[in-house]
Amino acid sequence: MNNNINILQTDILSNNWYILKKVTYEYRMKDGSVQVQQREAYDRGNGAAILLYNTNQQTIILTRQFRLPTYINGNETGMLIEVCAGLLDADNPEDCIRRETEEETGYKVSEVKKVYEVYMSPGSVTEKLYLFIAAYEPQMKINDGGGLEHEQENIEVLELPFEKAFQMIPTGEIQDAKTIMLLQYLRLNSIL
Ligand SMILES: Nc1nc2c(ncn2[C@@H]2O[C@H](COP(=O)(O)OP(=O)(O)O[C@H]3O[C@H](CO)[C@@H](O)[C@H](O)[C@@H]3O)[C@@H](O)[C@H]2O)c(=O)[nH]1
Ligand SMILES: [Mg+2]
Repeated sequence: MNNNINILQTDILSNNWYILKKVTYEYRMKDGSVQVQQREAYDRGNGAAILLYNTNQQTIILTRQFRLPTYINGNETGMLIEVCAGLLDADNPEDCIRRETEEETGYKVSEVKKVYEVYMSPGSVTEKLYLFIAAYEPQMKINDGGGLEHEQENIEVLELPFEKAFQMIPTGEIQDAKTIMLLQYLRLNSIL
């Protein structure tokens, strides 16, 4: 609750796949005066993402898929390397990430650890992302992954040496924020 904010009106500008809102609100300034402001917010719910790692092999699991928003903003192929991720839908973050891990990577992991909760684009997108890590072993692989066919997901699963992936940040081959944060988490905490 913030006593300096008073929501006056919420208009739905688009309600197609997700919801684009225009919110009109009063904002009380430090000097006590009140301004009326309007901001748009894209509400696609919250999400979860996970970096799978194997300490014996010094490897990690990433995904590669076409991401339209990056394609229309300068990413020539539109293909993006990312940690496995998905939208929460009705799930809690942990259930969501276990489900997404199975669907997208094919691994059924046992322990998952939440390491961060982050807003990725706080000026325009409502989404909060829950970031996880989990150890994986080759025998945890129960299917090929790749995502759900009826959702038109064509997700490639990548198993990479951690060092190689870490070097792909400065070269620009990895440009996804949640992926960079989780790779750095493993390094900062001496996990790999
Ligand atoms: N038809 C249609 N499908 C859509 C649209 N927007 C998204 N989808 C589909 O909805 C599905 C959502 O898949 P998830 O795996 O649940 O989500 P995600 O797209 O991977 O999102 C994850 O990564 C995002 C990008 O970093 C995160 O923003 C998000 O929180 C989550 O972690 C995908 O198949 C995607 O193509 C749309 O406008 N139209
Ligand atoms: Mg996904």
